[in-house]
Amino acid sequence: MIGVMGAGAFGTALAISLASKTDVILWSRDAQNADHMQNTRENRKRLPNVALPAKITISADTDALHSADQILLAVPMQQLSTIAKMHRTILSDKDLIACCKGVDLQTGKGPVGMLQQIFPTSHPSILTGPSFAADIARGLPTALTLANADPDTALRLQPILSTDTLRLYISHDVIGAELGGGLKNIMAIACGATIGAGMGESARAAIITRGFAELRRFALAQGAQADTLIGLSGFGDLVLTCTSDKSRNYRFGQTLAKDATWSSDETVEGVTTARAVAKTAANQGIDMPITKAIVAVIEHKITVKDAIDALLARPLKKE
Ligand SMILES: NC(=O)C1=CN([C@@H]2O[C@H](COP(=O)(O)OP(=O)(O)OC[C@H]3O[C@@H](n4cnc5c(N)ncnc54)[C@H](O)[C@@H]3O)[C@@H](O)[C@H]2O)C=CC1
Ligand SMILES: O=C(CO)COP(=O)(O)O
Repeated sequence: MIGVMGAGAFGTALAISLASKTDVILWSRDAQNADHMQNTRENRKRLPNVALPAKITISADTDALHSADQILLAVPMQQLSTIAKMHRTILSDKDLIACCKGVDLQTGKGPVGMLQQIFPTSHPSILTGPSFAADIARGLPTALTLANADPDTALRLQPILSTDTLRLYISHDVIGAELGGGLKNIMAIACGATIGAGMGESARAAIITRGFAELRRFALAQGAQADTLIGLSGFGDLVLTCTSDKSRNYRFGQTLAKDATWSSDETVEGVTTARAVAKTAANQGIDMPITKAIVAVIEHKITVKDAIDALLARPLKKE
């Protein structure tokens, strides 16, 4: 049995895919929501019109997770430490697989770094890469990276977490996988803002490419391997998220360009990740012009138009 904590879009989609081969407990913090999903067999709020297979039990009772050997944590990055500490006892002897993308604002840690701090003797994994929850839930083909520093754990978990439509590649570069998935959301906001401001697709391609250079510079400085960054969890996810209206980060960027209000309660990881990364970059003297511009726009210090003008006015340089 596999447990999934977080009954949002991603947790529900992963539960649906895994239920094609095993029993799944999908845990929601909200008892009313859990009952509603259990009875209607649908996550109407986050994944409407997709039926929840019979092999999924939705529950708000943490004890239901006792018989799970693996627990996937599909909650927003900034909530990961709270939820892990709150459920420390039940999580302590399980395979933990972080499914969130981002950097913690308080500590600057990624999801695995955060779990390692709370569970010092564990070998947590991260599951990340290009995938929209709606695609996974509908059984469309998806390829993701499962990163774990311990080769034996990665090899053991790969077949357990792969399904006929969810193909997992393993990596031992946890930092690279964490940072590729985290930083692509900043660039997706920038691309949404670029398109939203009417700058066109050529400008977006420039942001994707220069955004990748920025992501790479930051990630290598933290110890990531270059190969990981051009894989699914880096380049793959960057391309998907920077070019699709299905991305919440991309749509959030479009909203910024229109000076409109983001009224949805959907998770937009790039906002806090941009702040966290800008803080570390400033401390380490790493040049992150796109990230800095996004933070300034989010904090209403400059407009999207000002940000684009400032990026264009930077001194000419070698690529
Ligand atoms: N939606 C997608 O297509 C994908 C999402 N992800 C990642 O998955 C993570 C979760 O995102 P989504 O599920 O899409 O967001 P969502 O907004 O649909 O759902 C988040 C869920 O976390 C729960 N939650 C929030 N705070 C909590 C807490 N303190 N304790 C327990 N539960 C809590 C919420 O109730 C909600 O069910 C994010 O880091 C996101 O980047 C990754 C790949 C694809
Ligand atoms: O991570 C994702 C795709 O890989 C989902 O992107 P958003 O969080 O921007 O919706």
